[in-house]
Amino acid sequence: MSAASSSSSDRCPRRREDDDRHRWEARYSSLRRQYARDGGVVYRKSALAPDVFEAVSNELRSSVMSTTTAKSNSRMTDEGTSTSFATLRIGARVSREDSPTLYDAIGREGGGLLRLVNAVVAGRSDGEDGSYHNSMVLAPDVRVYEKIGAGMGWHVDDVLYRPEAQVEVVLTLENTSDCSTMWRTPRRCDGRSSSSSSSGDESVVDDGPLERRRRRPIRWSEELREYDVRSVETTPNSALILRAGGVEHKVTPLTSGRRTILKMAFVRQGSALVEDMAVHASHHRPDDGKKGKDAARGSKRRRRRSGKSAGGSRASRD
Ligand SMILES: O=C(O)CCC(=O)C(=O)O
Ligand SMILES: [Fe+2]
Repeated sequence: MSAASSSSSDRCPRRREDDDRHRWEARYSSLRRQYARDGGVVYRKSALAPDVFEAVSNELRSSVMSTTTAKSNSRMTDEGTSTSFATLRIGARVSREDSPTLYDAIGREGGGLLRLVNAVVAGRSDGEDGSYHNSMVLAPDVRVYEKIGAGMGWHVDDVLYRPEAQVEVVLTLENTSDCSTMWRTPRRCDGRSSSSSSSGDESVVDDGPLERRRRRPIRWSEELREYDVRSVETTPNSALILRAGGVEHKVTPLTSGRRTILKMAFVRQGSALVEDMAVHASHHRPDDGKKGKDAARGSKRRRRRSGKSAGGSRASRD
């Protein structure tokens, strides 16, 4: 019987493709389970193939981040501290010309970020119906935490698309900082953790007890009673995948070093832009140059008016 099945697979390229896809999806099944269990968040080391990551980093270094310090780079602009949950962070849009390899990785079916998102979130990697796609991908931005105090308070990313919220991806480019990215989920009433830190997957975050890792005196006791709090100092080429509108997360204020990330988002097939989010989303259209700046100004005005999101939870498309 095995001889018969292997010979039909050998003869049928379509079947080999299916086998390959199933193997690939199986590799990500534990991340997929973790994403579902933790309410739409997962952290993955080695998101891109090393050569792809290297190429993206080099392209960005010679374009968007072309000066030695982000501070003196004219393309990097401050994210308004009064209107954003990011504090003292600077950023710039990445166009296709800046990094063709990145745009390829966003869209490529064979091993890129789109495939990772589809395997983890949609449970399949082939771009078929019901998966995430790149035709509406929100443009990647470079964001730099470099100034002392740069960070983000607890927030939930804005939902821009419905019925399925977009999936945000934070790809770390470099990190010599002492920033920790944290996320928290409310503890269940029985006091048991809603998520386990020992699933056996090497990419699962478990950086040890927060008390031990803490560098500054912050009172955690209450927070740890009410929430499962996870924390990680993100490594280069890691991806934090987050469903917008889902889990609260933050970045602790920088006291040394520098952390540079790429932020982008993927939209599920069949989902549409939430009407009053149009201005906000247009800020993130790929390759939009001047349009992006105008839209960003509109976005700031909108956020100044709206303040906190419904339900009291801070929302952000930062
Ligand atoms: O820098 C990070 O790790 C998270 C960034 C973030 O949450 C955001 O930009 O909304
Ligand atoms: Fe966020």
